[in-house]
Amino acid sequence: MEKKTVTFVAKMDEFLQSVVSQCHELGISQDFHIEGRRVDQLPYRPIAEGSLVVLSTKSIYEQVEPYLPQDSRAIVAKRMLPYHNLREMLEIPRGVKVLLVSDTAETVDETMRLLIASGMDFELYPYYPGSDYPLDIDIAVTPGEAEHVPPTIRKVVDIGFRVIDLSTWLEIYAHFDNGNFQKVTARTMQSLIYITKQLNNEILHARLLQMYLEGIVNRIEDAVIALDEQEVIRFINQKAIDTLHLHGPGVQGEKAAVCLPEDFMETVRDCDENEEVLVDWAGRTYFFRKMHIVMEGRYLGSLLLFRKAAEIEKMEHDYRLRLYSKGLIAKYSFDEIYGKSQSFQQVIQIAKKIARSNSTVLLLGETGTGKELLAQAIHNASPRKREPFVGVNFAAISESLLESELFGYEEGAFTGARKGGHIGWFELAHKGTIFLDEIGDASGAIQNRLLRVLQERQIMRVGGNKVIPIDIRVIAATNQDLQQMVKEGRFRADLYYRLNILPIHLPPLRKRAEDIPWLVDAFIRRYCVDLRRPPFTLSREALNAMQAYDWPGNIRELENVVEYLAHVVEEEVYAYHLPFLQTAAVVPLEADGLQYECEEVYQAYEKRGFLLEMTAILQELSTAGGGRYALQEQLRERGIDLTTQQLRYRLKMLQQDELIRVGKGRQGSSISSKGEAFLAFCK
Ligand SMILES: Nc1ncnc2c1ncn2[C@@H]1O[C@H](COP(=O)(O)OP(=O)(O)OP(=O)(O)O)[C@@H](O)[C@H]1O
Repeated sequence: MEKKTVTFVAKMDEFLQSVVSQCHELGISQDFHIEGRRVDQLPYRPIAEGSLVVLSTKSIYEQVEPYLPQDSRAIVAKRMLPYHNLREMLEIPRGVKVLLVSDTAETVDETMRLLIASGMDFELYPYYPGSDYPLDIDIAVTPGEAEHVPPTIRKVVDIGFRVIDLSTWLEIYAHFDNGNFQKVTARTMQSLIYITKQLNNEILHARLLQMYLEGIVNRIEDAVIALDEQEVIRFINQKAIDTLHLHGPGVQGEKAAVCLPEDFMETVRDCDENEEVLVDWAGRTYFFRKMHIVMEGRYLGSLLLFRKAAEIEKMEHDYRLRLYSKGLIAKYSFDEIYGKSQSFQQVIQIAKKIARSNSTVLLLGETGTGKELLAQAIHNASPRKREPFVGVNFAAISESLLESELFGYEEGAFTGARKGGHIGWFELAHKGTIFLDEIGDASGAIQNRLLRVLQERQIMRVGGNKVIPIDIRVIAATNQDLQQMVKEGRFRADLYYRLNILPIHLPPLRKRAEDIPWLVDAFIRRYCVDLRRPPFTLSREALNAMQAYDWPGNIRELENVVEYLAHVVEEEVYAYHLPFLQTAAVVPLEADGLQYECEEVYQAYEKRGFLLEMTAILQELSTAGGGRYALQEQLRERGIDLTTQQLRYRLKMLQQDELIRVGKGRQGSSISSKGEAFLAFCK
């Protein structure tokens, strides 16, 4: 049986080519003889008699009508999107302005309706040659009409020619009342359903993905804004809207410069990629970070992350509190290490530089020179400052416990091992710093294990067989001469070299006596605040004695002395107050400045015949104190009759000799510690 003819007529070859391939794809060319004609070919390539004519669009009907054979019928094809470039189309961000380009107003209109019907929710603007369009559009979508895309457009998504849809095929079959109708319909349907399902899945998938992403980004604590390369806001989360007091998500799709605060935009432009800066906007401080979004080497825009500094500080505070409760915190920073001498300042400068590196540090110095303090400051100035600081003192823990404490143990590793095992100090220090104090006291067995940890940066728990990698910075300290110990075979040479990468020598206090006044002052302030008492000062003799002393316990000893003085001294410290002079008698009594001074004052008063009166005044003040008139009265009772003028003169002398303090106004006078010492001397 001769096949029925279907003639497709269009303006462009491309439509005819796409129809032919669709006919093959759907098996339609097996049932019909398919012909194609361009409108301009009709005068010399006539349409076959009895053929069904299918027009690509209604607008060509008038041009085609004169060439229609008598018995032929013409129908207009209904079209659908081919979705060849579906992926590319889905990659266009939601809410972006898109120019829809085709050859005529009619095809633009049809394609537009098809796009909207399939759920593509771009902001579509129609364009066909000769029409106007907004100039701020960068992306165009076209159904196979790329040649009409205006030159200002940067990106073109060609979705291909619209194909003929199911209802048109049905109409064709119905026209010829073809017996294969059922079969072909089923085949066509199958193919169309497949395409539609694919499309739905893609759209659904993209939507879900977008929803997930929005959900996640809205839940994160940072404010997030994504800008494209034109600084158009592509995404903004709720936190950013709240932080910048914006009106709502409506700013999405808007130019950032128009709707974001000016000072914010200045930061965006000034900030380098991946740089974290502290900025002030509207009287508040924020942490701000900018990252570039680059995909397959192409710059797509930038991601802005920011947050109130106060929030971060609170978070850090909470975190540190948690670490603190576990005792894994370094309290001290460089600001709390006192010392102005050149030798000490050099140490601090080196330590500050070393803090930034990740290398092992060895702190060497006598006891009490501040090795632990410095280790903590180094940790707190290092990139690991937010991670744990774990201190291990090799002299303070028994050998039997040390191994399991350092490396942890597995359940059942030994009798008494805790159920579930136990995490060791090395594991606790992961990501942070471990401070190995008094390393010179580590036994040979422990030295062996330490060496392995330092070499391999991994540990194995006692009784375990699993290797646990650890990322730690090691700071070791000792007051022993490790080099000598190596020579004597008491310390492993290879461990010594592993530790002695960045050695820091802390000078003993006696070698930086010029720091003493300064340290004393700092400690006085600290303890007076702690004890809620007024500050006190040091007499010249007391300070001299302190600087002459050799401080075997170094700063720890000095700190202890000041703490003691803060408890026992009122206003001024005299040499005889100093505990190390009293107990060790390091400075002979004759050389004691106070003793000598008392002697001098005693002789001067005696020479002038004041001695009796002066000691009486001091005795009265040591028991009662008080105003001048009361004092005059008390002295009179003792048989010492002084005029007001005489008493005033004597009080002035006593004050000059630092034996009494004269209060302001009616407060009266009181005996000083030196005055007490003088009384004791007289006795
Ligand atoms: N430069 C300093 N400024 C302020 N305080 C200091 C300084 N050096 C040490 N200290 C104080 O002295 C005491 C001892 O310091 P630290 O424990 O760090 O010394 P150490 O060298 O580790 O001693 P040891 O070898 O006995 O363990 C601490 O209370 C510390 O606060």
